[in-house]
Amino acid sequence: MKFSQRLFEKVGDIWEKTHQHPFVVGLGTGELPVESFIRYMKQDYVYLIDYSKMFAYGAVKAHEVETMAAFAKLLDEILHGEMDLHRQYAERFGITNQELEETKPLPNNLAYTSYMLKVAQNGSLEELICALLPCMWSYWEIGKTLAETNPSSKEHPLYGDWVTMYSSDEFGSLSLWLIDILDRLTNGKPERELAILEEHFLTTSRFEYMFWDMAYAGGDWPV
Ligand SMILES: Cc1ncc(C[n+]2csc(CCO)c2C)c(N)n1
Repeated sequence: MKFSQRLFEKVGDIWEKTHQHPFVVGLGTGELPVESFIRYMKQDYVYLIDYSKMFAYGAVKAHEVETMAAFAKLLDEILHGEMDLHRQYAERFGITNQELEETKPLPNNLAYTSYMLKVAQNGSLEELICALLPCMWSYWEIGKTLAETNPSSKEHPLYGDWVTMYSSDEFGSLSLWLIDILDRLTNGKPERELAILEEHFLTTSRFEYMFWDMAYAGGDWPV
């Protein structure tokens, strides 16, 4: 079995619960409260600033020039492509770029990015990929499912652009590219090392779920 298949099976229940999360369901039906979406956009913007650095670390840790170049390209695409979606949404809500950038991360957000960056700084390329992959792969699964189960969700006046971006084939091919690298790097690795990689994938899959919870309901510091 390919290692990516093992990972997919490991987090099956978590990703299934993600598809049923009221935030995700609300994106599809269009019934998501706007205040939750605004909180999501602002939190996600600062998340993406840290997340994009994972690709800078990826370029440092890559073993081949081609992989370095792909990581560098992705870093640029997140900063100028994906974050543009957020800036455009923010403009519609009258939120300035400065306000977006100054968003204070809520505890779950901070814990999630801190964990990923710790793995990127201290771990191998395989560990880095396992920590960042649920972000990419789970969004592709969500985008595809939303576009299939609610075909009109792409036309929704507010959430349509979000569904269109994340259900695109481009996002699918990004996930497939990383999955392929991971499967090659893990081929023949001892179980002891695979277990560590699996743990990173499980942890960030859980953080992804918690991010939806936080976006939906808030979740500020208790004191
Ligand atoms: C919390 C959170 N998790 C995943 C994504 C999705 N995402 C972030 S970067 C990237 C790949 C390259 O652009 C994808 C799919 C997000 N926006 N926010």
